[in-house]
Amino acid sequence: MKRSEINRAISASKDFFEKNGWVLPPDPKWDITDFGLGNFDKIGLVLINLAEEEEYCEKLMYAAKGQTTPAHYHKQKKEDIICRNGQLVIQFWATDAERLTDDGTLEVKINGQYKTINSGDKVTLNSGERVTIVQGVWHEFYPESDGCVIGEVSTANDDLNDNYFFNREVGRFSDVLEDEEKLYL
Ligand SMILES: O=C[C@@H](O)[C@@H](O)[C@H](O)CO
Repeated sequence: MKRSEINRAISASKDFFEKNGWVLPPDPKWDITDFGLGNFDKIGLVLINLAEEEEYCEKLMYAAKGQTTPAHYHKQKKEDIICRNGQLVIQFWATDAERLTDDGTLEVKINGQYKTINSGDKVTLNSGERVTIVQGVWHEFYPESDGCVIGEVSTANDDLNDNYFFNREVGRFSDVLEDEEKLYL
């Protein structure tokens, strides 16, 4: 990713957080990714690691309209993804290491209640709603609204080793091309 894209993404997310009443911690731990695919407006996410402890993790995220976090699962991490503001669509697939299958069903906890959905189904979360995603469940998400504040509360997070993307071209951390001054840490 270009440094200019990262600077722009952080500024846009700061404006969005502020507009929606989200106060960021001092020295936010920014994590901006285009998932190594070079098309941030389509495949990209802004994350802030709010708490990263041995036992648990909390993140605040921002996705603009049109930006998808591509299909992946975690082997270690169990997480709640929360729509903090806007409307968030999450698509789920039943566990299958090789493909995203539309066969079969899976149990997903939505707002604390187990629901049986078909593999490939999309769940739309409105502000305040959450899903609990257990290890091994493929998921992909994007805002339906004009941008979305997304929360994540999880067990221990290891972004270096615990993201299994369906698209093998994905790289979780992007190389940075320094084309302008770094405005944020
Ligand atoms: O589902 C999304 C999350 O697990 C993120 O925390 C992760 O960093 C995406 O690679």
